[in-house]
Amino acid sequence: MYNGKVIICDDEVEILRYLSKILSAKGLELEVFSSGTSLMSVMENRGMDDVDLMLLDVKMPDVDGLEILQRVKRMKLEVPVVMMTAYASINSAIEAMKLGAYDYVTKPFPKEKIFGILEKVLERRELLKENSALKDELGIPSGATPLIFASETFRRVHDMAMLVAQSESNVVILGESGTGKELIASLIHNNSPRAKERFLTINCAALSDTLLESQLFGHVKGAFTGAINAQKGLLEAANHGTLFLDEVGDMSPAIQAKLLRVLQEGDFIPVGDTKARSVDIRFVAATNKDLEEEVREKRFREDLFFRLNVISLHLPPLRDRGEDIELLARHFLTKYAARMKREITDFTREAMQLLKSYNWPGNIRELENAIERAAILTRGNTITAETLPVWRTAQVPEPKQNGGKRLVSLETIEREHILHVLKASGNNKSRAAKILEIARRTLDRKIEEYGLEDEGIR
Ligand SMILES: Nc1ncnc2c1ncn2[C@@H]1O[C@H](COP(=O)(O)OP(=O)(O)OP(=O)(O)O)[C@@H](O)[C@H]1O
Repeated sequence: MYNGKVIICDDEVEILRYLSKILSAKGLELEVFSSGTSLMSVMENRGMDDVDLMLLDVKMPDVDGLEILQRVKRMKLEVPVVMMTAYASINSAIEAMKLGAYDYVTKPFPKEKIFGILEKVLERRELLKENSALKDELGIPSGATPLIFASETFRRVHDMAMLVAQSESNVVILGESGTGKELIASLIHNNSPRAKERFLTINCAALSDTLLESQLFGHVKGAFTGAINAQKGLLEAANHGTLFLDEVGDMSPAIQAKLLRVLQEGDFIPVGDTKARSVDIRFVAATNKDLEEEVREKRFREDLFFRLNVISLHLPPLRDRGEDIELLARHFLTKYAARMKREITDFTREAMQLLKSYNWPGNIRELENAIERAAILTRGNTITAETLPVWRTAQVPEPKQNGGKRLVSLETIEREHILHVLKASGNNKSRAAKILEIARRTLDRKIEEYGLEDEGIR
């Protein structure tokens, strides 16, 4: 039994009768129209918010199915539209898909075909509802990035973050790149007593020392060459709010010392100034380094570590939260399909299997990029395995044959070559980057992108 409402519009009474019978037997609420004109007028007057699926005949004497579909799209109605066509008008079905139809069926069709579509549609409706319920639960205004998860592992971190949010303590968030550290930091801020104040972020690894210093502390006019005007720093701008220090493990000793003063004394001196300014800031810092190891190796100040690390949260990598993969993949699909105004609503079983079995070294960011790319490459309304970038690293790629020669993609060759050079240089990444004539950062990115950590490259 299903729970939902379906609109059927067809000028053939036989079809109306057949569909009414099989769908009402499944407990669905139905609204039946025998002409396009009557459906159009209801649509314009009442909207379609309460409807879960529209089944439209392509060919009708007055207003045909394609015109109705176009109107649905122009009115930006969310309802999925499935076209029913006779075999002879298969071209119109293709046209309908281009116009954004959810799917099409060729008459005569078995009832299982319609039930299959219905299941997907209703599942999608549940997912959308679930997402918006999550948003409400987390107090995230729609538009902000919702936090999606189903796993117990992540729920524990989430609950801890919500608890920590209430306190004034500084927090360190640990976790691999792309695991959602910044998202958790903003969750902490949004649920803290400082929620009405600003949440500012700075990436300590992306800036040179001088730039990081002036961005954080600000500078007075003439403090250094090029400082034509005085500039407020982030510390001043984030006063009373939260400052998120991303990649804090990459901060130089000089800046670490200056930051320590802010944490200890509650004040700072802008570059080139003499007068200290007091601030009240909650710090949330993140790193994908092992900060304790950095302290042991004397690369990170112990006193600063203790000041920042009052509470630490560890975000698990995506490969340890298998239950979240499907939910996240569907969430990103909904996001990118909507952004591209495409009706891509599902994954083939093989594609979903592939997503679940890959180990996601780049975590959620990598998954999000993979889904965005697949949505661009997909022609129909279902994501297939071939459109997923992880396809190439999977165990099962079918090499294309051409006259007996094995043809592989350029990416496969690049991956193999990088691996070869890395191994040949004894896993020395700087040397490998020189041999490959690429920047060290580029090499790191490619190692991550191609999942070479799995091949013993660290
Ligand atoms: N649970 C989640 N639900 C939905 N989106 C998520 C979730 N976790 C992460 N994301 C998305 O994944 C991307 C990476 O997340 P984020 O930037 O927070 O990771 P990070 O750990 O701070 O990465 P880095 O260490 O590289 O800075 C973002 O686009 C974020 O919106």
